[in-house]
Amino acid sequence: MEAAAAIRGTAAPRMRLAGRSSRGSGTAAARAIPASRSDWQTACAILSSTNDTPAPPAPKVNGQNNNNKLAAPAVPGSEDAVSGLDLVPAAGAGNLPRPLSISDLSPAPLHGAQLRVAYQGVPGAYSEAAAGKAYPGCEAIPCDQFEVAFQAVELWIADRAVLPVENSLGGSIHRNYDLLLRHRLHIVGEVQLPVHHCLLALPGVRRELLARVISHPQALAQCEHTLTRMGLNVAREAFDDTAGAAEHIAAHALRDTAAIASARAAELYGLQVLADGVQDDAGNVTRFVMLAREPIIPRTDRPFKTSIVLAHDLEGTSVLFKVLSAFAFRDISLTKIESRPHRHRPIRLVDDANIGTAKHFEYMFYIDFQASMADVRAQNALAEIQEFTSFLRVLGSYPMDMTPWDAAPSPGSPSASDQQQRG
Ligand SMILES: O=C(O)C(=O)C[C@]1(C(=O)O)C=C[C@@H](O)C=C1
Repeated sequence: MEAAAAIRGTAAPRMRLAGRSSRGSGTAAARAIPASRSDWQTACAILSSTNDTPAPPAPKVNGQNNNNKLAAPAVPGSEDAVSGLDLVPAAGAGNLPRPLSISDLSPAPLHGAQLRVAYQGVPGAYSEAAAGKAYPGCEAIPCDQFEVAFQAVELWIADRAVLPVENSLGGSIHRNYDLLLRHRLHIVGEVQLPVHHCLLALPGVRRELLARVISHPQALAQCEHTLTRMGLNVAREAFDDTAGAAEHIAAHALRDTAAIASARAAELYGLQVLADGVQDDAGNVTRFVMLAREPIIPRTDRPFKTSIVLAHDLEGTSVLFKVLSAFAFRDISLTKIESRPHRHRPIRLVDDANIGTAKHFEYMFYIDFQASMADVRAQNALAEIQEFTSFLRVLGSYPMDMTPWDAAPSPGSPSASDQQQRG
């Protein structure tokens, strides 16, 4: 990832945990993203309170102009509190803050009609395409890490996040499973995106000149056999995202390096397509989840999926068996089960008389099942499971993506979310 770090601050502006965004003016995301989390929270408050009217004159504190600092509130009854009346600019009641209304609190976007959707990567990444499939016409906001996309929604900088959770060839994207648990966002939908990879290089570069191939680790894994079959037994290097790898080649005029990325990334960064469709399987699909601050109301009039995560204190495999049977007895199909190490209690010590002390790993289990939380079968299954688990959380109950895999949404066609329910 060193190379990825090297491009930070170059061509592609993204949201970062630290650093500044240089997005074009005119959008809230365009404004500076400050250096620390607390600065960012302040900026977020500023973003949500700014409007297009000119800024009011800087308030005076104790008769002094206070141009760059947020003033600490005056202590009631103190001299400051009296002179603090001065804080309200005398002229123009139009400059006074507007009280929050019900519409500000609704799940609809605060920033006008366009939904702002955070994704990890730079323009041309598959995640950007997934954001567009989930929310056609949205403003896609690039973020340099998954964690930043979560925070952008939590801090109201974005309205939604669209993040990959699994790929048909590469398997689960574990980082996002862990982040789903660490953050309080809700899964409100899913999109499945066919991933069609290209081998990209600078114009005029021939395959024989290549010394390395760079891309997102998932993309490298998805193309491993094809690259070997093509005789490209050169070094592979991991990058933050596929389009970022393409951008890096263009920005540094690297003639010995190719990237695995989308045809759109080739267009955006002026690269040529050396080979088209280099994924090991034509049916290469990545599943993304759509995240929001509020859950959607589950329904039963269309196919729904529910994602849960659980942990238990008991020994042995019998708990997992009971969990699975709670679904099986109600004829509820599971679509996914994933285990991750328990962060707070990774190891269990088991004292076995005369044999010694055994150490078992402790796990969190992530389960997706095919039913809505509005379905009484799902409610009963979870009520039963709750009896023998120490922790149970519903990550979301949301419409399944039923669009055919080869159907990329065309302008005006119903999207995954429009077809089902706007999440
Ligand atoms: O790098 C990108 O373009 C991404 O959107 C990320 C990502 C992933 O995380 O799996 C998404 C889809 C593909 O499976 C390859 C990479």
